[in-house]
Amino acid sequence: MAKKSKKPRSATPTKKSFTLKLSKKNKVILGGLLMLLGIALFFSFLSFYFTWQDDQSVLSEFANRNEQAQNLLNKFGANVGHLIVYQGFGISSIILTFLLFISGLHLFFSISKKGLLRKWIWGLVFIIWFSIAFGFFAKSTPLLGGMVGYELNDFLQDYGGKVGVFLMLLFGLIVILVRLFQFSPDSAVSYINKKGKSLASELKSNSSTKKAPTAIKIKEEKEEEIITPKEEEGPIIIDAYTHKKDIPPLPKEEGDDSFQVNVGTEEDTISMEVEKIKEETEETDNIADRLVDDFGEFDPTLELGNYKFPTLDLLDPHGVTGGITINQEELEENKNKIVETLKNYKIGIAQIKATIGPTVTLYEIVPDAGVRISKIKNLEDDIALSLAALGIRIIAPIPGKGTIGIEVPNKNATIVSMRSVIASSKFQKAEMQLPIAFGKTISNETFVVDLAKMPHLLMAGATGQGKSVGLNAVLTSLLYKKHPAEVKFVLIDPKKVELTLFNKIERHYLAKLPDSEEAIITDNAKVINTLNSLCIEMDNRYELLKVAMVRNIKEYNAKFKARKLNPNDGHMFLPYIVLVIDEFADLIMTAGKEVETPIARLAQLARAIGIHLIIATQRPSVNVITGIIKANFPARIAFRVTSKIDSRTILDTQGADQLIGRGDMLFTQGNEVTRIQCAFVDTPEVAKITDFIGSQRAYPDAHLLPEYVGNDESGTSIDYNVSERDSKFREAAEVIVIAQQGSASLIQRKLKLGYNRAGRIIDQLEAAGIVGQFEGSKARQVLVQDMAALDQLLGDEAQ
Ligand SMILES: Nc1ncnc2c1ncn2[C@@H]1O[C@H](COP(=O)(O)OP(=O)(O)OP(=O)(O)O)[C@@H](O)[C@H]1O
Repeated sequence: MAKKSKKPRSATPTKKSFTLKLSKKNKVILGGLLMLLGIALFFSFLSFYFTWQDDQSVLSEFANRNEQAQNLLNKFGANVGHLIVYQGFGISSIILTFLLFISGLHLFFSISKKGLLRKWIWGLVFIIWFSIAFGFFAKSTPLLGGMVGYELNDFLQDYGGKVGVFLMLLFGLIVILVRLFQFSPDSAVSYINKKGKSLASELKSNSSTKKAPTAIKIKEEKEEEIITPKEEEGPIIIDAYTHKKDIPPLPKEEGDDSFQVNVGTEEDTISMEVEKIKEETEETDNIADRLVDDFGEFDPTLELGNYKFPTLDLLDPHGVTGGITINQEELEENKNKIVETLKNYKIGIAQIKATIGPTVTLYEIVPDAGVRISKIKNLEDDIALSLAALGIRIIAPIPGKGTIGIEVPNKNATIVSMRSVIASSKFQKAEMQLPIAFGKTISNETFVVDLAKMPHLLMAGATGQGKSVGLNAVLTSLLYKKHPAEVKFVLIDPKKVELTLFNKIERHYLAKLPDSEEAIITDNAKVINTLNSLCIEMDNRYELLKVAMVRNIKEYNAKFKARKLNPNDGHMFLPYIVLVIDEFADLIMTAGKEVETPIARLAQLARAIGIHLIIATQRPSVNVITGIIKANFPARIAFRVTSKIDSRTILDTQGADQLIGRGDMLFTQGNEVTRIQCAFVDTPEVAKITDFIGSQRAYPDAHLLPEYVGNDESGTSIDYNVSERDSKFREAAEVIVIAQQGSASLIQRKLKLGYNRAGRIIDQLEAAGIVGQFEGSKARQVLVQDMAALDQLLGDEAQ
């Protein structure tokens, strides 16, 4: 086992160093060079044996062009032969030429280098063993063992004597036989036995056909030697059996455990089957290795290989060139106000520190010893009033710091431009799957998070507080960092105006339903189909992950890139899918459960397969952000909201009501709440970016989502053939008629069906005139009053 686990480890680094350093062309060149060098050395070594005496005088005359050597490779051959054969390993040096040739062959034809190291090790072992052996047995002809063989012999004999060296050589031979040729004493014995037996039987059969009586006699003598005297009585009969063939003794041997087991184990140790299995697994590895060797790793970006990422100059610095300008007077004034206000409430301050952010400055206070934090907390409103400024937020205490924070808005807020956050090295160097630069924190640090880790994001804020800018910041971040092959957006924009600019990059970055014309979905009824289609995509992706035996999209794509998944088996590189819904409240109002169910499903399950949801809403009330939605959106952003209740609904804490708007936001991914100034990206900037991308070569179409046959949103009745009805059609009709409620989710629940199937059945029920047309969030009208009417209707149909 230990040996097995070592193997790949030793193989991987050598393989990597080859693949990393050499391109395919260089491999061919180097391979050719090694092969030719091997051939050259082979001939020079060989001819060295015939010419070395003549060439002795030339050795010191290498630079002299007038001197010529007899060696096939002239002076080069004479010198190399002298160095490696004479002064080196003698005749076994020829093995070296083979090793060079084989290495060249591996490189030239890009054959996997797995066995190469082994060949080199054994080759070198052979060279040394033969060199010593020749040095030992043919001391008088030093050219056979070379100087190394001669000197090593001398050295070893000084310590171990002739007998010692002989035994060492013997041991070396045993090691070679056992390790390299899988030799074992058992196999030797059985081999000899088999040979002996077959030889004997051949002899017997030959002679019996000619002279039967003598053969019997010979057998008799043998039996007497081996078999016990009991059988002496009828030796001829026994002989007649044993004589026929050697098979009859076999049943006897079956009883004889030791012999049987011996034979079995011998064949197992040869283990042809085991070796075959190994070869099979290695072969699949080799194919992937070879594919990677030949073509490199799969590059999903290759189809749009010339794609250029948007440049930084498309973004506007918004007049901000340097950092934040600090107004010393303002700082001093605020500090004095804070100290005074707290003094009025008899709270002494031991220490105060200011951190200046783009929109707010954080004053960190360490109160005098003995002051209760709860006292300061209770005074929150009074302090805010005394400071007479909008948007004051008191954090008592600052988690993990033990100080009290008072955030006071700056008189002149600095705009955080998208350009500055995109250009920040934090974002540029971010090794994330879906990096998003939201803006800057209160300490003026660029705030970068990975959407893939969130894994879904809920955004809320009153109208005009910066939600749409925030969504644009998210999309822009991804556009600047991810290739069209790596991420796709599904954009839902009920307001119809916010995301329209992204239409220009439809064939690069957007995903849509196969039959829809517009990639950006503005029609609420179409949203349901899209969401359900995403659910199908999710199920399909899980199936692919299952087959590939990986746990998430990252591992899957890595495996696919390493060419370990065959595209012929349906595998493909999976882009991340980011679903953006700009006005969720509107959607919930019109479609209700039909939207909530697939969203909840996606939110619960889609993280591993790379579908991430970003949901924005103006109205963060509990009937929009329901418990099930909230539970699955741990990452939340709150822009300014109008009430403490709304703040609680989004963040589970107050604070969002005290923000100052214009991109001032709170972000939480669990417990900690971070105040961030959202990066500002204006519509003309987005237009420039989408123009820049849109003008480049694109895919033939937007990324197509799986087809979803759902409710017919236009309300036109569908003509379903009676014979094509679902097998559960009758049952579903009964459920609907009994409950007098025409909804797909009811069928889903009662009959335990998937959403898609239930949707299809509803369509069939509509076609059959059992339920009415689709009416948005309301359940469909049931047109059949009771079971009797249903029986009659279906009975009529059958006739
Ligand atoms: N990060 C920001 N920095 C500076 N100003 C901002 C920022 N975000 C938004 N604003 C200002 O606020 C205005 C409204 O922003 P935005 O359109 O994003 O609001 P909204 O929340 O989407 O509103 P609605 O819900 O009505 O669409 C912008 O036009 C801009 O002037």
